[in-house]
Amino acid sequence: MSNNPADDEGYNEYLYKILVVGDIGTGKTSIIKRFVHNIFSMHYKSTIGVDFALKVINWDPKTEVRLQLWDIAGQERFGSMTRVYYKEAVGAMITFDVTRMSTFEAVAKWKADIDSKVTYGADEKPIPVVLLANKCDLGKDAFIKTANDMDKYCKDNGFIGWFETSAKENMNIEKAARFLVDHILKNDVRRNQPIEGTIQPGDLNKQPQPTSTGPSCCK
Ligand SMILES: Nc1nc2c(ncn2[C@@H]2O[C@H](COP(=O)(O)OP(=O)(O)OP(=O)(O)O)[C@@H](O)[C@H]2O)c(=O)[nH]1
Repeated sequence: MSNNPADDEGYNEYLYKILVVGDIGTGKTSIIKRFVHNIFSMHYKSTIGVDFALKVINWDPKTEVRLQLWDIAGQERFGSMTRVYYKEAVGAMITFDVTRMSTFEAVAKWKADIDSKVTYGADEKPIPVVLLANKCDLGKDAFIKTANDMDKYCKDNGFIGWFETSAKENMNIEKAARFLVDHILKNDVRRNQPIEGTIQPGDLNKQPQPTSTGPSCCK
């Protein structure tokens, strides 16, 4: 008898490609490093092109979720590579820096970029996207939106929810990621008809349009 849970009948592994995008210096790499390795550094080294990280989540005793996180450089929106990087993604996080309003204004452009370049399922639904208001440890004085404004913004712009996060203080990152994964799993039609092995992101379908905003923030 094997000690490997993957040998159990009914045990499933899911591999999901998740994009992490947003303007330069908004904290994408820091969020991923906090989530995957539980580390943080103030040292800023801009990502060139794309970087990758893998996070394995034991979702429940019968389910392992492997997140392949694609850390895409903030400057890439001005390049032509995003279409290639976005291919087969099933979810995304868009980050902005609460101390720089211009990075919030850029969120709509990132969302439009994703929506125009990646869909899934036969009916080409948009992939679910969660919005991260990062660096909330620095105070939100510069950020004039209220929680109600943000809820409305998410609803109007097709985000499944938003979270105030801090990579520095380890605030809400895991919660936001789990919220996104929960959404992906619930809409993965194969989940309730388990098959052996890994489900490829391109296999997903029946993803409903995001209609409601999720739990928001770290108040
Ligand atoms: N105070 C604070 N600083 C943060 C936080 N997250 C990131 N930073 C800092 O912000 C700077 C930029 O962070 P990165 O994670 O490199 O940002 P990025 O979005 O990956 O940047 P690009 O790769 O250039 O697009 C670094 O100096 C980080 O230490 C946070 O939650 N709070």
